[in-house]
Amino acid sequence: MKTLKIEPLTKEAFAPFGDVIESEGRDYFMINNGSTQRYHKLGEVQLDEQGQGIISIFRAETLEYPLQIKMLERHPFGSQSFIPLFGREFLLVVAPVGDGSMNIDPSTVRAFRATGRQGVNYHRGVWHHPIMALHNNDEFLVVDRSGPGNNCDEFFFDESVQLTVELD
Ligand SMILES: NC(=O)N[C@@H](O)C(=O)O
Ligand code: NI
Repeated sequence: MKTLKIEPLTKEAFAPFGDVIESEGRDYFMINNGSTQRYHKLGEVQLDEQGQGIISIFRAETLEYPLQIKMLERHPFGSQSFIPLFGREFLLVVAPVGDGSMNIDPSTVRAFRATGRQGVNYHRGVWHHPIMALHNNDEFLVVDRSGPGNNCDEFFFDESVQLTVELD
């Protein structure tokens, strides 16, 4: 059994998986007659030709920890962003796109903890665990892709692969 180390979420550490949506430490320019700071293009909505960008809210229950990571999913046709609406921390478990096949090397799986002032934008095809709220009925603004085709592949690890996330 391998317990995943939960890393702090930073732009640099998360770069192989997508973008961190935050204002802390980021550049901005002034708009609206100097009344507003615009933290511009913190992430990009990635879509295929037939995709439409949509905005949703996910209200998520907490999961039981320690949690065994049995599966990860990916969205081949578009990115997917999660922005916490109540300013609460949440967890992420991810793996890189890899060679595009339906396979994940367990040694590449990483866990991160997002502060309540950070959101994430998973890039197209990045493997990730479904939303991992740490507070019951937490809500997230979600920007992702709607359109034809199956935009959600699920990969289940072999039972012998025991990846676990536990809260400290
Ligand atoms: N299935 C769905 O819309 N949600 C997942 O993609 C997720 O990442 O939570
Ligand atoms: Ni997803």
